[in-house]
Amino acid sequence: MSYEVDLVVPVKPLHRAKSRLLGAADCGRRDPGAHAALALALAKDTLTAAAEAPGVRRVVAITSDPEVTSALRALGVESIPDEPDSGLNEALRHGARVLRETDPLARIGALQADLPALRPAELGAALAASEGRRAHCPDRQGTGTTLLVAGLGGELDPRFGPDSSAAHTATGAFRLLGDWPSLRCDVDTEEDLEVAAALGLGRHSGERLLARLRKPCP
Ligand SMILES: Nc1nc2c(ncn2[C@@H]2O[C@H](COP(=O)(O)OP(=O)(O)OP(=O)(O)O)[C@@H](O)[C@H]2O)c(=O)[nH]1
Ligand SMILES: C=C(OP(=O)(O)O)C(=O)O
Repeated sequence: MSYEVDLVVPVKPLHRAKSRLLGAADCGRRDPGAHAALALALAKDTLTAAAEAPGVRRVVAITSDPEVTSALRALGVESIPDEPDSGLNEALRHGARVLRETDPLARIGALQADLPALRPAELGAALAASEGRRAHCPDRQGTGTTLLVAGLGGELDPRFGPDSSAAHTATGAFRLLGDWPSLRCDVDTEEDLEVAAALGLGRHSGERLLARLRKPCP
């Protein structure tokens, strides 16, 4: 059995995603196209960085949005339809089941799709620090979760949602707390976006937000 991880990454349909960031890409105009493009850019940066991380064998988005599926395919990233369509944890359980059908011994992890500053080396270091055990990485506030990884031979058993770090700890997933700011910086609000921009956004989010970042909103 290998320590390497197959990652499932949930991506909501773009028109429903990142509601707390509505208007962030266009100075409050809240254009749906600009918003969807920003949500997609965040996911593209996350998935491309994850695919390059040491210790990651496979990366699969779980999404029912055809625009996301085709944009990711163009980047060489595979997707699985979110067939349950019953929320985040069901989507992750479904993805984990599908990956385990391909390889019953696969070690499964779940990564949030909104980590646009993610550095592959930081994700790789966190996975290495898990040493094959069930573990999770809290977000920078310490309450949410950006990465959950099953122990060797174990189930993913995802408990994402409010206070998910405590919920994951309660299932035996110990807290991974290294110096990995890009892995801990999930982006839900404009303030998160500024923190991510200071760390260095990936290419897709950076391009999408360049004009905004150069010229702050009046
Ligand atoms: N496939 C799938 N992904 C989901 C679902 N719900 C949430 N996600 C994803 O899970 C992560 C966390 O989701 P949330 O915090 O609930 O939503 P969000 O889109 O990030 O932001 P808000 O709309 O501001 O709450 C994001 O990567 C979402 O795209 C779902 O039902 N299906
Ligand atoms: C769902 C979660 O994250 P967020 O709402 O911050 O995206 C979580 O941290 O479990």
